[in-house]
Amino acid sequence: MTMEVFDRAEFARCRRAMRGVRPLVQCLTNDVVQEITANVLLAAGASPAMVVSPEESGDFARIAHAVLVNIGTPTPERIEGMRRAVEGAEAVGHPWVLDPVAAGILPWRDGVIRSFVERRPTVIRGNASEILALAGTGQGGCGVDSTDASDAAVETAKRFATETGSIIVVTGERDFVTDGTRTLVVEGGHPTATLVVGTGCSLSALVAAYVGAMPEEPLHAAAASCFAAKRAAEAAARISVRPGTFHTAYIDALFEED
Ligand SMILES: Nc1ncnc2c1ncn2[C@@H]1O[C@H](COP(=O)(O)OP(=O)(O)O)[C@@H](O)[C@H]1O
Ligand SMILES: Cc1ncsc1CCOP(=O)(O)O
Ligand SMILES: [Mg+2]
Repeated sequence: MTMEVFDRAEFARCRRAMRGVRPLVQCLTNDVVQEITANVLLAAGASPAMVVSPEESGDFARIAHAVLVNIGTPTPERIEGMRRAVEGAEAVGHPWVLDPVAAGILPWRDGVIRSFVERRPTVIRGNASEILALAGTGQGGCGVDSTDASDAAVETAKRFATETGSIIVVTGERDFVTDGTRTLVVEGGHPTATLVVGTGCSLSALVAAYVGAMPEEPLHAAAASCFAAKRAAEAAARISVRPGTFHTAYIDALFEED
Protein backbone atom coordinates (compact mmCIF):
# COMPACT_ATOMS: atom_id res chain seq x y z
CA MET A 1 0.00 0.00 0.00
CA THR A 2 1.76 3.21 -1.17
CA MET A 3 0.66 6.27 0.70
CA GLU A 4 1.98 9.79 0.87
CA VAL A 5 1.79 11.87 4.02
CA PHE A 6 0.27 15.23 3.19
CA ASP A 7 2.65 17.80 4.64
CA ARG A 8 2.43 21.26 6.13
CA ALA A 9 4.11 23.01 3.20
CA GLU A 10 1.48 21.66 0.82
CA PHE A 11 -1.21 22.67 3.27
CA ALA A 12 0.16 26.23 3.49
CA ARG A 13 0.06 26.53 -0.30
CA CYS A 14 -3.52 25.25 -0.50
CA ARG A 15 -4.59 27.41 2.41
CA ARG A 16 -3.27 30.57 0.74
CA ALA A 17 -5.08 29.62 -2.46
CA MET A 18 -8.35 28.97 -0.64
CA ARG A 19 -8.22 32.18 1.38
CA GLY A 20 -7.30 34.13 -1.76
CA VAL A 21 -10.48 33.01 -3.47
CA ARG A 22 -12.78 33.10 -0.42
CA PRO A 23 -14.98 30.51 -2.15
CA LEU A 24 -18.74 30.77 -2.07
CA VAL A 25 -19.98 27.37 -0.90
CA GLN A 26 -23.60 26.39 -1.39
CA CYS A 27 -24.51 24.04 1.43
CA LEU A 28 -27.49 21.70 1.18
CA THR A 29 -26.97 20.01 4.49
CA ASN A 30 -28.86 18.49 7.38
CA ASP A 31 -30.91 20.11 10.16
CA VAL A 32 -28.42 19.30 12.90
CA VAL A 33 -25.28 20.94 11.55
CA GLN A 34 -26.31 24.14 9.78
CA GLU A 35 -24.63 26.46 12.25
CA ILE A 36 -21.36 24.62 12.76
CA THR A 37 -21.10 24.23 8.99
CA ALA A 38 -21.51 27.97 8.38
CA ASN A 39 -19.14 28.84 11.22
CA VAL A 40 -16.43 26.40 10.12
CA LEU A 41 -16.51 27.87 6.61
CA LEU A 42 -16.45 31.46 7.84
CA ALA A 43 -13.61 30.81 10.29
CA ALA A 44 -11.56 29.02 7.64
CA GLY A 45 -11.98 31.85 5.15
CA ALA A 46 -14.83 30.73 2.91
CA SER A 47 -18.34 32.07 2.42
CA PRO A 48 -21.28 29.75 3.20
CA ALA A 49 -24.77 30.08 1.73
CA MET A 50 -27.58 27.68 2.56
CA VAL A 51 -29.67 28.05 -0.61
CA VAL A 52 -31.73 24.89 -0.56
CA SER A 53 -35.16 25.22 -2.16
CA PRO A 54 -35.73 23.51 -5.53
CA GLU A 55 -36.91 26.88 -6.87
CA GLU A 56 -33.51 28.48 -6.24
CA SER A 57 -30.85 25.83 -5.76
CA GLY A 58 -30.04 25.22 -9.44
CA ASP A 59 -29.55 28.92 -10.20
CA PHE A 60 -27.39 29.46 -7.14
CA ALA A 61 -25.19 26.47 -7.96
CA ARG A 62 -24.21 28.23 -11.17
CA ILE A 63 -22.85 31.13 -9.08
CA ALA A 64 -21.25 29.22 -6.20
CA HIS A 65 -17.65 27.97 -6.41
CA ALA A 66 -18.78 24.59 -5.08
CA VAL A 67 -21.81 22.72 -3.77
CA LEU A 68 -22.15 20.46 -0.73
CA VAL A 69 -24.83 17.75 -0.76
CA ASN A 70 -25.21 16.20 2.71
CA ILE A 71 -27.82 13.47 3.10
CA GLY A 72 -28.17 13.68 6.89
CA THR A 73 -31.88 14.55 7.23
CA PRO A 74 -33.39 13.83 3.83
CA THR A 75 -36.91 14.66 2.67
CA PRO A 76 -38.26 14.44 -0.88
CA GLU A 77 -38.26 18.23 -1.28
CA ARG A 78 -34.69 18.55 -0.01
CA ILE A 79 -33.52 15.82 -2.32
CA GLU A 80 -35.12 17.66 -5.24
CA GLY A 81 -33.29 20.83 -4.18
CA MET A 82 -30.05 18.85 -4.10
CA ARG A 83 -30.66 17.30 -7.53
CA ARG A 84 -31.21 20.72 -9.07
CA ALA A 85 -28.11 22.10 -7.36
CA VAL A 86 -26.02 19.24 -8.75
CA GLU A 87 -27.44 19.91 -12.22
CA GLY A 88 -26.54 23.58 -11.87
CA ALA A 89 -22.99 22.80 -10.75
CA GLU A 90 -22.55 20.29 -13.55
CA ALA A 91 -23.86 22.77 -16.12
CA VAL A 92 -21.05 25.22 -15.33
CA GLY A 93 -18.40 22.61 -14.48
CA HIS A 94 -18.15 23.46 -10.80
CA PRO A 95 -17.17 20.83 -8.23
CA TRP A 96 -19.57 19.28 -5.75
CA VAL A 97 -19.12 17.12 -2.68
CA LEU A 98 -21.33 14.32 -1.40
CA ASP A 99 -21.54 13.43 2.31
CA PRO A 100 -23.41 10.08 2.50
CA VAL A 101 -24.51 10.36 6.14
CA ALA A 102 -25.60 7.03 7.65
CA ALA A 103 -25.14 5.07 4.41
CA GLY A 104 -25.85 1.37 4.71
CA ILE A 105 -28.68 1.19 7.23
CA LEU A 106 -31.80 2.64 5.55
CA PRO A 107 -32.96 1.43 2.11
CA TRP A 108 -34.65 4.64 0.95
CA ARG A 109 -31.68 6.76 1.97
CA ASP A 110 -29.31 4.32 0.31
CA GLY A 111 -31.24 4.65 -2.95
CA VAL A 112 -30.97 8.43 -2.75
CA ILE A 113 -27.24 8.26 -1.99
CA ARG A 114 -26.69 5.82 -4.84
CA SER A 115 -28.46 8.17 -7.27
CA PHE A 116 -26.00 10.93 -6.31
CA VAL A 117 -22.95 8.65 -6.50
CA GLU A 118 -24.00 7.81 -10.08
CA ARG A 119 -23.74 11.51 -10.94
CA ARG A 120 -20.05 11.34 -10.09
CA PRO A 121 -19.43 13.83 -7.28
CA THR A 122 -16.01 15.47 -7.37
CA VAL A 123 -15.45 14.17 -3.83
CA ILE A 124 -17.31 11.76 -1.56
CA ARG A 125 -16.40 12.30 2.14
CA GLY A 126 -17.63 9.88 4.76
CA ASN A 127 -16.62 8.03 7.88
CA ALA A 128 -15.30 4.49 7.52
CA SER A 129 -18.63 2.71 8.01
CA GLU A 130 -20.32 4.95 5.43
CA ILE A 131 -17.61 4.39 2.81
CA LEU A 132 -17.50 0.63 3.42
CA ALA A 133 -21.29 0.38 3.13
CA LEU A 134 -21.40 2.48 -0.03
CA ALA A 135 -18.71 0.36 -1.63
CA GLY A 136 -20.65 -2.78 -0.78
CA THR A 137 -18.31 -4.25 1.82
CA GLY A 138 -19.95 -3.13 5.08
CA GLN A 139 -23.26 -3.03 6.92
CA GLY A 140 -23.15 0.64 7.94
CA GLY A 141 -22.37 2.14 11.31
CA CYS A 142 -24.30 3.04 14.45
CA GLY A 143 -26.64 5.64 12.98
CA VAL A 144 -24.44 8.52 11.87
CA ASP A 145 -21.38 7.27 13.79
CA SER A 146 -18.73 4.92 12.47
CA THR A 147 -18.17 1.50 13.97
CA ASP A 148 -15.18 0.83 11.72
CA ALA A 149 -11.63 2.16 11.76
CA SER A 150 -10.59 4.33 8.84
CA ASP A 151 -7.45 2.21 8.31
CA ALA A 152 -9.73 -0.76 7.61
CA ALA A 153 -11.44 1.16 4.79
CA VAL A 154 -8.43 2.39 2.80
CA GLU A 155 -8.22 -0.40 0.24
CA THR A 156 -11.99 -0.33 -0.27
CA ALA A 157 -11.85 3.45 -0.68
CA LYS A 158 -9.17 3.13 -3.37
CA ARG A 159 -11.22 0.58 -5.28
CA PHE A 160 -14.36 2.67 -4.90
CA ALA A 161 -12.57 5.76 -6.21
CA THR A 162 -11.52 3.84 -9.31
CA GLU A 163 -15.05 2.48 -9.80
CA THR A 164 -16.86 5.79 -9.34
CA GLY A 165 -14.39 8.33 -10.71
CA SER A 166 -14.83 10.38 -7.53
CA ILE A 167 -12.13 11.23 -5.02
CA ILE A 168 -12.91 9.35 -1.82
CA VAL A 169 -12.15 10.86 1.57
CA VAL A 170 -12.49 8.43 4.46
CA THR A 171 -12.08 10.04 7.86
CA GLY A 172 -11.34 8.70 11.31
CA GLU A 173 -8.25 8.36 13.48
CA ARG A 174 -6.32 8.86 10.24
CA ASP A 175 -7.87 10.51 7.19
CA PHE A 176 -7.26 9.07 3.72
CA VAL A 177 -7.79 10.90 0.45
CA THR A 178 -7.61 8.79 -2.69
CA ASP A 179 -8.33 8.95 -6.40
CA GLY A 180 -7.62 5.22 -6.70
CA THR A 181 -4.05 5.80 -7.85
CA ARG A 182 -2.61 8.21 -5.31
CA THR A 183 -3.53 8.06 -1.65
CA LEU A 184 -2.72 10.92 0.72
CA VAL A 185 -2.85 10.36 4.46
CA VAL A 186 -3.49 12.99 7.12
CA GLU A 187 -2.67 12.01 10.68
CA GLY A 188 -3.28 13.47 14.12
CA GLY A 189 -6.32 15.35 15.30
CA HIS A 190 -8.09 14.44 18.51
CA PRO A 191 -10.89 11.98 19.37
CA THR A 192 -12.91 14.71 21.10
CA ALA A 193 -13.83 15.78 17.55
CA THR A 194 -16.18 12.77 17.49
CA LEU A 195 -18.06 14.16 20.52
CA VAL A 196 -19.03 17.39 18.76
CA VAL A 197 -21.84 16.97 16.29
CA GLY A 198 -21.08 18.18 12.81
CA THR A 199 -17.29 17.91 12.74
CA GLY A 200 -17.63 15.40 9.90
CA CYS A 201 -20.40 17.24 8.08
CA SER A 202 -18.63 20.59 8.35
CA LEU A 203 -15.42 18.96 7.14
CA SER A 204 -17.29 17.94 4.00
CA ALA A 205 -18.25 21.61 3.56
CA LEU A 206 -14.60 22.56 4.02
CA VAL A 207 -13.67 20.02 1.35
CA ALA A 208 -16.11 21.83 -0.95
CA ALA A 209 -14.46 25.17 -0.08
CA TYR A 210 -10.96 23.93 -0.92
CA VAL A 211 -12.03 22.08 -4.05
CA GLY A 212 -14.06 25.09 -5.17
CA ALA A 213 -11.00 27.31 -4.78
CA MET A 214 -8.60 24.83 -6.44
CA PRO A 215 -10.74 22.82 -8.88
CA GLU A 216 -7.70 21.81 -10.91
CA GLU A 217 -6.14 20.04 -7.89
CA PRO A 218 -9.01 18.26 -6.13
CA LEU A 219 -6.87 15.58 -4.46
CA HIS A 220 -4.60 18.10 -2.74
CA ALA A 221 -7.52 20.42 -2.02
CA ALA A 222 -9.41 17.63 -0.24
CA ALA A 223 -6.32 16.63 1.75
CA ALA A 224 -5.75 20.26 2.76
CA SER A 225 -9.22 20.46 4.27
CA CYS A 226 -8.53 17.29 6.30
CA PHE A 227 -5.20 18.75 7.40
CA ALA A 228 -6.93 21.97 8.52
CA ALA A 229 -9.44 19.98 10.60
CA LYS A 230 -6.77 17.74 12.17
CA ARG A 231 -4.56 20.67 13.18
CA ALA A 232 -7.55 22.63 14.50
CA ALA A 233 -8.65 19.65 16.60
CA GLU A 234 -5.16 19.40 18.11
CA ALA A 235 -5.14 23.11 18.93
CA ALA A 236 -8.64 22.88 20.41
CA ALA A 237 -7.66 19.89 22.57
CA ARG A 238 -4.82 21.95 24.04
CA ILE A 239 -7.51 24.37 25.28
CA SER A 240 -10.01 21.74 26.47
CA VAL A 241 -11.08 18.16 25.84
CA ARG A 242 -14.57 18.91 27.14
CA PRO A 243 -16.86 18.89 24.08
CA GLY A 244 -18.54 22.28 24.57
CA THR A 245 -15.32 24.23 25.01
CA PHE A 246 -13.58 22.11 22.37
CA HIS A 247 -16.28 23.11 19.87
CA THR A 248 -15.61 26.83 20.38
CA ALA A 249 -11.85 26.34 20.42
CA TYR A 250 -12.06 24.31 17.19
CA ILE A 251 -13.74 27.19 15.34
CA ASP A 252 -11.17 29.63 16.77
CA ALA A 253 -8.32 27.36 15.70
CA LEU A 254 -9.60 27.14 12.13
CA PHE A 255 -9.63 30.94 12.08
CA GLU A 256 -6.13 31.29 13.50
CA GLU A 257 -4.22 28.62 11.61
CA ASP A 258 -1.94 29.46 8.72
N1 LIG B 1 -10.30 8.52 16.61
C1 LIG B 1 -10.08 9.74 16.09
N2 LIG B 1 -8.98 10.42 16.44
C2 LIG B 1 -8.75 11.65 15.93
N3 LIG B 1 -9.59 12.30 15.07
C3 LIG B 1 -10.70 11.65 14.70
C4 LIG B 1 -11.02 10.34 15.18
N4 LIG B 1 -12.18 9.94 14.63
C5 LIG B 1 -12.59 10.97 13.84
N5 LIG B 1 -11.70 12.00 13.85
C6 LIG B 1 -11.79 13.27 13.15
O1 LIG B 1 -13.10 13.78 13.39
C7 LIG B 1 -13.57 14.48 12.23
C8 LIG B 1 -14.89 13.87 11.82
O2 LIG B 1 -14.62 12.61 11.26
P1 LIG B 1 -15.59 11.36 11.42
O3 LIG B 1 -15.96 11.18 12.86
O4 LIG B 1 -14.93 10.23 10.72
O5 LIG B 1 -16.83 11.81 10.55
P2 LIG B 1 -18.40 11.75 10.84
O6 LIG B 1 -18.63 12.86 11.85
O7 LIG B 1 -19.03 12.02 9.53
O8 LIG B 1 -18.70 10.40 11.39
C9 LIG B 1 -12.46 14.38 11.19
O9 LIG B 1 -11.66 15.55 11.22
C10 LIG B 1 -11.65 13.15 11.65
O10 LIG B 1 -10.29 13.22 11.24
C1 LIG C 1 -26.84 13.50 14.47
C2 LIG C 1 -27.29 13.56 13.07
N1 LIG C 1 -28.45 12.97 12.67
C3 LIG C 1 -28.72 13.11 11.38
S1 LIG C 1 -27.54 14.02 10.59
C4 LIG C 1 -26.64 14.21 12.02
C5 LIG C 1 -25.38 14.97 12.08
C6 LIG C 1 -24.16 14.13 11.90
O1 LIG C 1 -23.02 14.95 11.91
P1 LIG C 1 -21.55 14.39 11.95
O2 LIG C 1 -21.54 13.12 11.17
O3 LIG C 1 -20.73 15.43 11.32
O4 LIG C 1 -21.19 14.21 13.40
MG1 LIG D 1 -20.95 12.08 8.88
